[in-house]
Amino acid sequence: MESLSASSILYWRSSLNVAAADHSGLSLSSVRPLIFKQRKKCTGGFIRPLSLSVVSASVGSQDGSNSAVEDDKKGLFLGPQRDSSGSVVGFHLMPHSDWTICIAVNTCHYNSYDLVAADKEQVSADIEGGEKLSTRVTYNIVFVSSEAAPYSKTGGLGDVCGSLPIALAERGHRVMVVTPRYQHGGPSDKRYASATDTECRAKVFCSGGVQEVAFYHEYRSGVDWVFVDHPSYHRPGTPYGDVYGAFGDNQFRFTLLCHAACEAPLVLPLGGFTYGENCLFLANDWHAGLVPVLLAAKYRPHGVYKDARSILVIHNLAHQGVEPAATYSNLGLPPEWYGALGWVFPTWARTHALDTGEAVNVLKGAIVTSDRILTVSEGYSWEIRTPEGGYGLQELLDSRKVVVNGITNGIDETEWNPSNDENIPSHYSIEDLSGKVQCKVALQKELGLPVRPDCPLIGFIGRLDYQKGIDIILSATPELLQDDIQFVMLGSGEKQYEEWMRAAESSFKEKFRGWVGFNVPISHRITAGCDILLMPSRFEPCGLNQLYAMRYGTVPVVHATGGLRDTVQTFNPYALDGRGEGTGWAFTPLTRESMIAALRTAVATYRDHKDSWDGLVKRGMERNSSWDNAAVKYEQVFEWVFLDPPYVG
Ligand SMILES: Nc1ncnc2c1ncn2[C@@H]1O[C@H](COP(=O)(O)OP(=O)(O)O[C@H]2O[C@H](CO)[C@@H](O)[C@H](O)[C@H]2O)[C@@H](O)[C@H]1O
Repeated sequence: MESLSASSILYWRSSLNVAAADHSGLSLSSVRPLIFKQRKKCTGGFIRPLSLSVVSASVGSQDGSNSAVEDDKKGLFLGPQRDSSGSVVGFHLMPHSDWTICIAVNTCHYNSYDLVAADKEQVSADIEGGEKLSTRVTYNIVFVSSEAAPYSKTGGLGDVCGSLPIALAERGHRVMVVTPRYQHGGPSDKRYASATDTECRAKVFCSGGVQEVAFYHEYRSGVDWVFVDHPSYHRPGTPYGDVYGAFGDNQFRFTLLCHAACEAPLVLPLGGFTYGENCLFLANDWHAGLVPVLLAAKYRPHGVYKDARSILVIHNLAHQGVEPAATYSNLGLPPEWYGALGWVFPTWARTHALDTGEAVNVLKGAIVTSDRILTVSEGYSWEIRTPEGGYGLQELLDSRKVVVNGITNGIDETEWNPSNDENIPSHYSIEDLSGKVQCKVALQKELGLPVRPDCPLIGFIGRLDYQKGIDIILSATPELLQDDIQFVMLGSGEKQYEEWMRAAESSFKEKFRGWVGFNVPISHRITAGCDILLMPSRFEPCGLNQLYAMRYGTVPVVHATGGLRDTVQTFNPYALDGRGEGTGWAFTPLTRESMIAALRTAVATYRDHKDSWDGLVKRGMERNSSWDNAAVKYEQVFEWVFLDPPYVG
């Protein structure tokens, strides 16, 4: 048995940054020594921790109470899960109010050290009148993403990669986001104006030759925003395509991104220091999916990044980066790694008799080689392991289920705040909702709809495609518009749906408006001005618009799937002694009939039960969707990922 004091553990901070935030005036050295049971000695007797955390040590309020509300605010922390003999058999989330201090330490050979529980009384005796001790490891985190708002955004991926890094940086981590420097030849190019050329270049070997990429950099909101520059990112359109469809060289463009992202921590002296090898990569969706493969296949065999870890974050499993098998040689990977990405389409999905169905699937490679996998809601982490939600990858994902977790996205509460949103004409808050009616009137005027503050106004914002259930909206609209309602849609995507929106607008002049295009200020005004937000998504990994809607007092009516089911609670007027509970309606199954029924129930509640409606609005506005909540959960997963050895193939 070996005793270690917290202060001696702090001394071993070889590879990670240890943050000792002391909110209570309690110094770490005043914590009683924490006792560890050593399972197995590290060869050479040298112990090098890969991760360390004092996860939770707090005392209750001064009167000794610890309400559930307080727990909710403080979030959950990682704690040891013990069997009947007291041995640690795993880890689980526990409320902050648990007073136990837990420390998890890895050694160079990944043997774990069990914690002998710290005595609650001893700990509380050490805390003199303070509130809580919060000490944790901070990490060098490298986000890799094809989008990051406000620089680039075509959907929710941009929102998340624009705001989660800031939330993590605020919690003390060193965070870099690596994303392309798109130059579309329009006003959006100005978004990169503050990023300067680092004059650092990297040579990338792929597609049969050497490509040189440049790195631009901006330090903003505590985050290093790193923009990979290459001529293939300079063209009109969106990050992925133009009016003629998806770019034919997207595999090449995002291969470059991944290679560059792996070089960035090694070569960029940001703020004078590189991030170095011991980082944690967060690879978002297939565009960043080669990052974990490169770590395993290109770097670790040469002793580089051997202590780094990678987490694949799945925002949308429907897009996997699948290309013909012959393109494998373009990826800059050793030939023997083909199996990690190799993919064979089922017979029914092949296009002609000679089609062998062989392909490379970048997302599959990421699922195989990443150290952990995260989805953007808990519900979706289960759905991706079913035939309906797995898009062919369900069995592979199921085989890795022990490393799969779901964390529901947060939202940027600075950008989406009805009390100071500069995109909306009147501001309002839960205390004074009068501005919301003014937003509705202004929206009706702006869209040329009859100005009728009493008429239920339903909104939809999103990509016009199969995922978002546009076909259901299309089939239901004629019947829906027989009622006394107004309906506004904002979106772009499939041409057939854009044309249908234009046609519906001329058929239902007094009731329907369809705004074709991608326009962020209008999306804020629709969110604020509508009474109801409709989201009949066929599948929805998380969904952000319902979260924005609730914050703006707009009641969501959603299909009960993925993150929508996790975040929208169906209204129950009888709950809580008639005070009611719920924040909207989550309907199922996804049919025209059940969607119309849910909307009609919502409209009837709006018209005839004002008190119930006000309750729905206020509960939605009170809901905590901050990134802080989610960031705490991300930190748990960061700790877990360093408990296991990295993928080595
Ligand atoms: N025409 C338009 N004009 C202006 N703004 C528009 C717009 N169309 C969409 N947007 C905006 O784009 C974002 C869309 O986010 P979502 O989460 O709803 O979906 P998306 O499918 O892109 O994201 C994927 O990733 C996110 C993030 O993880 C998951 O929440 C989601 O379920 C998953 O499908 C929102 O900010 C929305 O306001």
